[in-house]
Parts: sequence; structure tokens; C-alpha cells
Amino acid sequence: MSELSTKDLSFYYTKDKSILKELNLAFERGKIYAIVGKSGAGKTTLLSLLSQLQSPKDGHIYYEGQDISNINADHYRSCNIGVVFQSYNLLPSWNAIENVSLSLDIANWKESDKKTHAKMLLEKMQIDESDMHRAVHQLSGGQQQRVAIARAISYNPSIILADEPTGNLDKATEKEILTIFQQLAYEEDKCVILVTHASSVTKIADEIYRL
Ligand SMILES: Nc1ncnc2c1ncn2[C@@H]1O[C@H](COP(=O)(O)OP(=O)(O)OP(=O)(O)O)[C@@H](O)[C@H]1O
Repeated sequence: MSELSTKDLSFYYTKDKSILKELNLAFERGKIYAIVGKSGAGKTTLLSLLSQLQSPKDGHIYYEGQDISNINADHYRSCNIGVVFQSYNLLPSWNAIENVSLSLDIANWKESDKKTHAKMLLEKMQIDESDMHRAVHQLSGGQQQRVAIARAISYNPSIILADEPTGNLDKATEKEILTIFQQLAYEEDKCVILVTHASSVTKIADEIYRL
């Protein structure tokens, strides 16, 4: 059974313009997937469907064999799936520890464990102790993306979805971030799904789905 799959998935915003048509895709743990396609092909729309921000117009999405329309959307998004964005989407005046702890609030973690867990993840993402306490808007783009990844994996989801996660980063920083995704897939058995235009990102994918 795939970790995540689509069955005849179709979507449109307005009936006269189909965006996704009878899409059948399968995503496994321990692998990296790249979703590619020209601008407007529906890549971000697909991520919003996979993360239950929108619902299919037709067809199904299955998480561990269960139709996600039967799973509580808040629970699914705060436990099963972690999302990383091109623009990081962190709370700029909060520090890194607070940004990571916030997602643990949603997952109902005990207060005493949150800070320790957030710090452990940030250390793993190579954020220095002193930087953990600075407002994240003072950090570099690469550091902010590492904080965003720490946040996305904080509640140990099996799936990481990322929309152009290296779009705002220089080549050297992109490489560091891609190494993190490789570690998540191959050392932690996550299912990593990356939407991208960049050939440097598709190069690390085990499978490429073109929309
Ligand atoms: N909220 C919306 N309402 C109506 N149409 C939308 C909405 N969001 C996206 N679209 C349209 O749906 C199509 C797919 O958009 P989407 O953002 O999924 O494409 P994409 O492949 O991610 O594009 P890009 O590579 O430029 O980010 C586009 O034609 C877009 O204009």
C-alpha cells in the first residue's frame, strides 16, 4: 500500500477550465518525488489537495489506505503531513524555538516537552543555539528554511510536502536544503514530495511526475 496516492483525481476552480484530470499517482515512504510542469499546470493546486486545503471535485486521495476526506483535516495537517513553502511562512517576530513549538501546540504536546523537542530539531537542522533565540526575520533565507523544515517535521509526519522550497535560495544553500530532504527520505523513511521548476531539485528525485 502506498503512503499517499491519488485515484482518478480531478479538480477545477471553474467548470470551464479543468486543472487536474483523472490523476493517478502513488507516493511511497523512503523516496523523493518531484512534481514538475509548466507554470499554471496545477502543481500548487495538487499540493493543496494532498494537504487537504482543498477537496477533489472527483476521485480520491488515500493516506495509508484511508480516503483523506474521511480524516479530520486539522488532525491530518497537524499530525500526518508537514508542509514547507518557498517563502518559509514563519512568524517573523517570533524566534525559531517559538516557531517550531507552535506546531506542537496544535498537535497537543505537553508544554514541558515542546521546547526541548524544538531545540533538538533546530540543532539537527544546524541552527546555532544563539540563533534559535533571535526573531526569525533576522536569520538568513537558508536558516529560515531550516527552521521551516524543523517546524514541518516537529510532530514526526510521514509525509513532507514542499512547494519550491529552494526557490529563494542561492545554489550553495539550495544544496544544503536538498541534503536535508535526502536525509529525511533515506535515513528517516519519510515520503518527500517537492514541487519544483529547478533541474537541480529534479536531479535528486527518485521519481518525477509531470503535470
Ligand atoms: N484560487 C484560484 N481560483 C481560480 N483559479 C486559480 C486559483 N488558484 C490557481 N488558479 C489557476 O489554476 C491553475 C493552476 O494553478 P497552480 O498555482 O496550481 O499552478 P502551478 O503549476 O503551481 O503554477 P506555477 O508553476 O506558476 O506556480 C492556474 O491557471 C491558476 O491561474
